[in-house]
Amino acid sequence: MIQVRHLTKRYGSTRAVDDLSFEVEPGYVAGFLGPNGAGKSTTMRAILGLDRPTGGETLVNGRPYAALRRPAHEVGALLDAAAVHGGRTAYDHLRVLARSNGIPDRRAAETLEQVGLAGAAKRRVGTLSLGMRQRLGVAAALLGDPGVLMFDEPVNGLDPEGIRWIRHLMRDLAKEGRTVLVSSHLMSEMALTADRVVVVGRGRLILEASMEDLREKFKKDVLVRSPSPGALSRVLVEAGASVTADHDGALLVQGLDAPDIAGLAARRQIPVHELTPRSASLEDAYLELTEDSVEFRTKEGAR
Ligand SMILES: Nc1ncnc2c1ncn2[C@@H]1O[C@H](COP(=O)(O)OP(=O)(O)OP(=O)(O)O)[C@@H](O)[C@H]1O
Repeated sequence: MIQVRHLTKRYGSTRAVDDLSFEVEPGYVAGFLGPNGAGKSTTMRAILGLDRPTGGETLVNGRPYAALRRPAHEVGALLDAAAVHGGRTAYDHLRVLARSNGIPDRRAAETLEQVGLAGAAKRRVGTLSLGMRQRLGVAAALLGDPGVLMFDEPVNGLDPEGIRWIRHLMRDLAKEGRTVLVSSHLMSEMALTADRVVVVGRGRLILEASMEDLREKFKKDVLVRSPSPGALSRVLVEAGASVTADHDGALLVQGLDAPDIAGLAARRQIPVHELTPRSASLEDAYLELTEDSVEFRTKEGAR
């Protein structure tokens, strides 16, 4: 299990992570989603004890990374696969890692096999393609057979076959009861892999939800234009809808369909100029979540 509690990390005046809290439990794939620079890598580095937090804490199986007795057996991670260079062979690279972590040599061969690189065991790491290095990075993460796994943008550099492979691998690891956290800046990728998502923007938590709830939440809305948006918004919220103001003043209504909205507006004699049912893709939902949208409900000060 991974716990991030009020994590803050500042680099000079940059708040890379800002009071971020979330948990990932075993048994499902958790997508860690956010635009570039949202603080995903920084959070993962903190979980791995590679970055010292400015505030808050991160725990793996209930302990800070530094307090884990056999860290490679508890948590494995693929961070920046492109950064792995060198003249060692793929097999030697893993064997050296295994030895320095008290892991038997046989795991080097086993994990190479597991990631489909057995045929490249004798090739020097520097000669491997980015996709192969990505696989080697996954093998390194799996060496100690850890219960917690983190992958930072794992599909980068992989061809379609590789992408399918890594999706299956993550799902299989979760099915085996492991804790799996995988970062991406693409909702389309997470839609195919993750069971839950933790969405961050500018270092802060935007939303933590199951994929199913996210789909439900963003299933549909109705775009409504009215010269009296405040009055209409109040009526719709009273009727149980959730109402958001669009950037150009239109109301985006969820929880009521277009005929209901038209009926309510007519009964209160509120003019309506446009009524357009819309279905949002998950990608749209994600973009909407991560832009600075203002929620606008009557209680909270609609005009
Ligand atoms: N070592 C560092 N020194 C200074 N600033 C940093 C450092 N590492 C990260 N940052 C800054 O912290 C912020 C968060 O970066 P981070 O890499 O964690 O985001 P990310 O969500 O992983 O994005 P990406 O998908 O682009 O990797 C960015 O503004 C980044 O420039």
